[in-house]
Amino acid sequence: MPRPDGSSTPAAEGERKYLVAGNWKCNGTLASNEELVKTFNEAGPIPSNVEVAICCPSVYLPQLLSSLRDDIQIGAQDCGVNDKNGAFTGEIGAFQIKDIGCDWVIIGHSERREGFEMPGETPDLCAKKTRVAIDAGLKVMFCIGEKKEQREDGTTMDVCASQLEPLAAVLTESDWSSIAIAYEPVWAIGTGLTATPEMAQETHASIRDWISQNVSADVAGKVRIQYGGSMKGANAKDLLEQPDIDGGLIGGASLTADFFNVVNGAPK
Ligand SMILES: O=C(CO)COP(=O)(O)O
Repeated sequence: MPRPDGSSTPAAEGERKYLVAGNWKCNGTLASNEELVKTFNEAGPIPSNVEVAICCPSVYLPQLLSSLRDDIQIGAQDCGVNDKNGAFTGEIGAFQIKDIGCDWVIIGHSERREGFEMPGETPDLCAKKTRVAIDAGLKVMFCIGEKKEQREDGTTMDVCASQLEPLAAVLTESDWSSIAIAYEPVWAIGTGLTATPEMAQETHASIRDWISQNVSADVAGKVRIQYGGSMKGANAKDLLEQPDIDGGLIGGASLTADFFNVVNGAPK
C-alpha cells in the first residue's frame, strides 16, 4: 500500500529505522533479569537498520543501565504527569527517568488506559504526560489501539483518532521526532491473536494518513509506527515487511530469547 506522503518505499529503504522494543510489563526479578540480560548480550549483532530498546519495571532500570549491552536503549513503562520534584507519593518523574540515563518512556499503554483497581488514564492525561516526558528530554512510545468490540463495530480508526487528537494538540511539529506511535489492538495483547499483517498494515496506513492530515505530510513520512500484540519471532517478518509497520512493541516474547528473532525479522 502506498504511503500517504506519496511514496511506497518500505521503511527499510526509507528514512524510518525499525524500532523493536520490549515491554517487560510487571515481570522479572534481579535474578531473572540477570539471565535475560546475559541472553540478550550474547545474542549477536543488531542489524544496522534496527533500533532496539527494553522498557523494564522502573525499579530495575539501574540494573539494566549497568548491565545491558550499550546498543540496546533502555526505557520506563510510564511516568508521572508532574514535571518536577514534589509531593507526589509513588510517582516517578520523567525528569528522574532521564536523570538516571534512560532514553525512552512508554505512555498510554492500554493496560494503563484501562486502569487496574483505579480509574484508567484518559487521552488527555496521556497527552500531558507525553508533553512532560518530551520536555524532560525523553523519547516516547505512545500507545493507541482499539478493543475487540470497537474493531467489530468498525470504529477502529475513530478510537485511534480520539487517542491521537489530544497528543497532536500538545506537540509542536518538531516534537514528533521524539515520538513513536505503538499501535496495539487491545484484543491482540497477550492473547496469541495477532492482527494479520494486512489488517495491521491497513490500520497503520490509516494512522499515518491521520497524521498527514492533522499534523503534516513531513511528520507522517518520518514518524515510526510500531505494531504490538502477540508479536514474536514466528510472525515478525511478515508484519515488518508491511510498508507502514516500522517496528514492534513486544510483551511476552521480550521476556525470552525469541525477542532477538523479532529484531532479526526486520527486512534488511
Ligand atoms: O502489550 C504489549 C506490548 O506493549 C504486547 O504484549 P504481548 O506481546 O504479550 O501481546
